[in-house]
Amino acid sequence: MAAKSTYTKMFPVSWTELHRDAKALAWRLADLGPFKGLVAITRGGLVPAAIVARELNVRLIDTVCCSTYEKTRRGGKVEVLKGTQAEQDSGEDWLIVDDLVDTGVTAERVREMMPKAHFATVYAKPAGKPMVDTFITEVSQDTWILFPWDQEAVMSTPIVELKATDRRR
Ligand SMILES: O=P(O)(O)OC[C@H]1O[C@H](OP(=O)(O)OP(=O)(O)O)[C@H](O)[C@@H]1O
Ligand SMILES: Nc1nc2[nH]cnc2c(=O)[nH]1
Ligand SMILES: [Mg+2]
Repeated sequence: MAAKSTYTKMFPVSWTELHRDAKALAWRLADLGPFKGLVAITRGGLVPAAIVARELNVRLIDTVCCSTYEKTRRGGKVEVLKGTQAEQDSGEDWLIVDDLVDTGVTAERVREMMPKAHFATVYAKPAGKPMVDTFITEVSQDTWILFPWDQEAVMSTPIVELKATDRRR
């Protein structure tokens, strides 16, 4: 069981950056295909999978629906809510796409279902890197990647007010 991960820094990703990085992943994968189909790991893999599928002209797309019990403590148990037809051939010639690999427990669970598939993520942390075949950007283990679908625009505090708060501390 992986230890509880503590995240000390944030890595916000905009829609534009996510699109750019997912296309970069598609460039890497284009040389490895052609793939029979693509399996997106829900929910984070859905948007990157849509971009990669379009760039690779893949139209057979399935999902593996995963739920990790513990939102904060990474490395917990991964429940598979729905499997995929790709398991029939152990994932041979199938491409698995997720947004990121952190501790690797999700990738490990899905790899058990499809050991012959090519596993690709847009982002990877050191602990999960060995579990994936292709990724684009590595971030440190203590960094939380904040995806555009998890962000909203809020008013920021003026610097003078931040300084006044610091002085009162
Ligand atoms: O390597 P791990 O420690 O397993 O972390 C990586 C997984 O965590 C996130 O999914 P999450 O479980 O948060 O669910 P979601 O994709 O539905 O948001 C992410 O989309 C990966 O699937
Ligand atoms: N959004 C997001 N989900 C995660 N699940 C595991 N690690 C992460 C992360 O860094 N960002
Ligand atoms: Mg996920």
